[in-house]
Amino acid sequence: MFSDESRFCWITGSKCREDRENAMLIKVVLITGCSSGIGLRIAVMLAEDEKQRYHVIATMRDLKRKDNLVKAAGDLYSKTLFVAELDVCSDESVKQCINSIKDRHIDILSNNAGIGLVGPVESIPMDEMNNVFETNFYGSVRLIKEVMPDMKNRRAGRIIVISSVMGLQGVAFNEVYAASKFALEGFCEGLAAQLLSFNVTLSMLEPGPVHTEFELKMIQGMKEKEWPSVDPDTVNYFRNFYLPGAVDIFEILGQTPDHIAKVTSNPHFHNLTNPLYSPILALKYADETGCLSVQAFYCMLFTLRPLMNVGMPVLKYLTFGFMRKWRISPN
Ligand SMILES: NC(=O)C1=CN([C@@H]2O[C@H](COP(=O)(O)OP(=O)(O)OC[C@H]3O[C@@H](n4cnc5c(N)ncnc54)[C@H](OP(=O)(O)O)[C@@H]3O)[C@@H](O)[C@H]2O)C=CC1
Ligand SMILES: CC1=C(/C=C/C(C)=C/C=C/C(C)=C/C=O)C(C)(C)CCC1
Repeated sequence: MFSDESRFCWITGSKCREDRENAMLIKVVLITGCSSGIGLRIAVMLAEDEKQRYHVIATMRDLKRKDNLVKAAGDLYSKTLFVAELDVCSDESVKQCINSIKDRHIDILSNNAGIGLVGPVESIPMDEMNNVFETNFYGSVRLIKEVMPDMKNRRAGRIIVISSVMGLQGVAFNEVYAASKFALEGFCEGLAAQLLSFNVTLSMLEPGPVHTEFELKMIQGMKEKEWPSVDPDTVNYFRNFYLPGAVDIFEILGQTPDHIAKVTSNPHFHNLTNPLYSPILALKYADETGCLSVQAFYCMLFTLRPLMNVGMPVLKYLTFGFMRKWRISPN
């Protein structure tokens, strides 16, 4: 009881003593990648909790980028929301941040920091690929390794990982990003079962496109970019099939970061935040050879893409069409 109370006072930085009952209910939440997008919205949503149940440690690798978060938090900044530096790619930075928290006590860890990478694989330098794995996969693993022993010890805790629908289904020209999220899915699937026996729950969110800076970084500049080491057919597929497709997909399926943040408040193990993606995923599990899924993606990218902006019912119709062709029951 006492340690809970002092932890609470340390985190608020306030000298006032909250009543013990209140202190017991306060949950310390650490979120990575809060300078923008989904991380920023999760942080603000928890800080705004009416019952003030959360002390949010919103972390980012570069504190110079904190202005948007501070502005969005308004009066809650330094009350229920605190900003700290944390680079998920650095052992030292992660340790320093977590060691600065009283008793290293974190009730909820939200692994959100991540980067995208698109383009023809043959044009991507290995160090860029490494950076994606270092951030998206090892970044989350680094945080989990650091907080998990304390959570296991206390027999309490919650870990939330922002994966991606691309952690369940690969998408052309996003191979390395998808691979980093697939790695995360495999890692978490193994760990989740182990952690249950310690009363620690692990959940993954698998959003499809979300309107954040991620979208801008992914699409902006890609049209004009030169690909000197790539054959002309591949450049043509990327520029004239994939890129317009990605723009359509963001337009048709894009969700807001608020939508994703809300899902984190009561997550299952898997959380496909956009139900419109279910038919695409259903293809993958409907046919154990995997050919159906690959063929369907091929057709969607190269021949049927213009139909997709008619709306999602078309995508569902196509999915079931493919299943019928392969004589697979949707149930
Ligand atoms: N937007 C989308 O369509 C989707 C996104 N996701 C996932 O959601 C998560 C959040 O992305 P989103 O909000 O959309 O994108 P944003 O680009 O808006 O946010 C990404 C955040 O991650 C941070 N970050 C990047 N590298 C590091 C690092 N080494 N250490 C700490 N923080 C880092 C960025 O910080 P900085 O400002 O310093 O770059 C930024 O705060 C990612 O894991 C992404 O893969 C999943 C599905 C869809
Ligand atoms: C579904 C689909 C496409 C694009 C999907 C995209 C672009 C998804 C983006 C998801 C994101 C951004 C996830 C982040 O983690 C194509 C290839 C255009 C055509 C085939 C069907």
